[in-house]
Amino acid sequence: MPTQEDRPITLAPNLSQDSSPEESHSVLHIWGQQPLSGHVKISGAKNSALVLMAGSILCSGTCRLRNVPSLLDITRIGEILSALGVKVLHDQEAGILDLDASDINQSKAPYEIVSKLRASFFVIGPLLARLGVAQVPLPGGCSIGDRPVDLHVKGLQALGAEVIIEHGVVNAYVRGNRKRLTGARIYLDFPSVGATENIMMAATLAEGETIIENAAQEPEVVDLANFCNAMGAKIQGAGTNRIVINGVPKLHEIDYSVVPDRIEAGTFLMAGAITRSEISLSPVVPDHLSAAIAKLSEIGIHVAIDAPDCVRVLPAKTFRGTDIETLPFPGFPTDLQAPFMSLLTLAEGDSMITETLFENRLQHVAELNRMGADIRLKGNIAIVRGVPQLSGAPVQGTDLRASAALVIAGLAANGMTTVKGLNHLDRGYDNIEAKLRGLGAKIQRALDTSVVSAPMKAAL
Ligand SMILES: CC(=O)N[C@H]1[C@@H](OP(=O)(O)OP(=O)(O)OC[C@H]2O[C@@H](n3ccc(=O)[nH]c3=O)[C@H](O)[C@@H]2O)O[C@H](CO)[C@@H](O)[C@@H]1O
Ligand SMILES: C=C(OP(=O)(O)O)C(=O)O
Repeated sequence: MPTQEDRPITLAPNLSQDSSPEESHSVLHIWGQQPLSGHVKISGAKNSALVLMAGSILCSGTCRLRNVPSLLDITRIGEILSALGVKVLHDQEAGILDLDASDINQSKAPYEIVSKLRASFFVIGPLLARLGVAQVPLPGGCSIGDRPVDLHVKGLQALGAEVIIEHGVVNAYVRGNRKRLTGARIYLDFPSVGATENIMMAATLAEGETIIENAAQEPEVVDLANFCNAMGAKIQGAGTNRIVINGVPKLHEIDYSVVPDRIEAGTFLMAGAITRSEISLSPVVPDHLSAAIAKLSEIGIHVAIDAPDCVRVLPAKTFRGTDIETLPFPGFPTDLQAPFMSLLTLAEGDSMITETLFENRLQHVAELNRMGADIRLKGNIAIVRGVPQLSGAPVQGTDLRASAALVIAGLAANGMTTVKGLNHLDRGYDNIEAKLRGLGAKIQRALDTSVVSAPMKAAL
């Protein structure tokens, strides 16, 4: 009888990149319980690269971005920028994007793309600042909660924009002939990452001083401020809860490298920990991983900082359960909640995970239970009772980090796990299977035979 490893699998190219984003034609097969070892290169941060791309609208010349990850979301924001009149040149292999917004001539972002990702709404602030007018449909993205844009809108209104939301489109324009926003003091009811970024970008070209109180302190906000300042903006205090922006009339060209992805790095730390392996990661900014490293250390998994840009997770035979609560930075990131939960399913003892940011971000629980985990849900709290082993199963990734969590669980499970829903995974992880394979994982992308049509199979 053939073993699971011997079973024939139809290999698939990375189809999610060019197929319908609503459904992926491929799945990942993972044969678990393989020890990992070696080094993995961490890509540029998705959530930084996306907002920097939107920020390029502020510049009257060309922005060169380096260390840009190769992701579906990057392609989509590129398409939105092109539709607005930005010249987009992308060398995916080199991770270099040239964005020339000198002749930007459209203020209307296309619904078909905006509806697919949250980050698309980041264009509204820069468009308003640059053109004095913007029409951006309400954004899409991971179905992890309601995700309103009220804080973005209130901030733009405070800067002098008229905003009308009609037929699912946010229409904004600056009153008066000069079409220039005016600095203001803005208090955010919640330190929203996106609202802080949108308001900060809009304020860079506004007249006078803007102060954002209770601002988000995430590293991606700091990266955006550094990027804008390098183009001649005057932003102070990014990384604290009070950001002060003094508007300037114009921003100039720039060559800028995107900060490393702390969420990708955290995901690989979990991959090392769950397989009881030693792996090192670089480049990273260890300070951006403080909460994850602290929680790993609390459960008995040591992470060594080998160099200012390199960390290494050390193998631990056993680890304990713990409690985590997701919080804005520097608290434990919601984007690592799902991968950390996978790890805790195999801990000795119980854990309590409280998701405070997004009301629908525990959809991986049912799928992890399918793999033999023992997790009970009470509202936004997951009670995880550690089990000795997970067993491979077919599972469905419902959002980006949920999909990553299932990959992590599959690496440790007994037998084969098949993860569906790669349209989510491919939005945010740059070639995850090649990176894991490089560490020794047995993982293969294959055709999802339940989705692919006969003519398509023939064409492949
Ligand atoms: C593209 C990007 O950078 N995505 C990240 C960004 O999303 P995003 O910028 O959407 O996240 P926010 O920080 O804005 O959201 C945090 C909370 O604020 C609420 N809220 C937000 C805006 C608003 O106008 N009104 C409102 O009520 C949201 O519903 C949520 O409950 O930060 C999240 C929190 O770290 C991460 O999980 C996402 O990966
Ligand atoms: C939720 C995420 O992305 P987005 O905000 O683009 O949906 C994420 O990166 O985990």
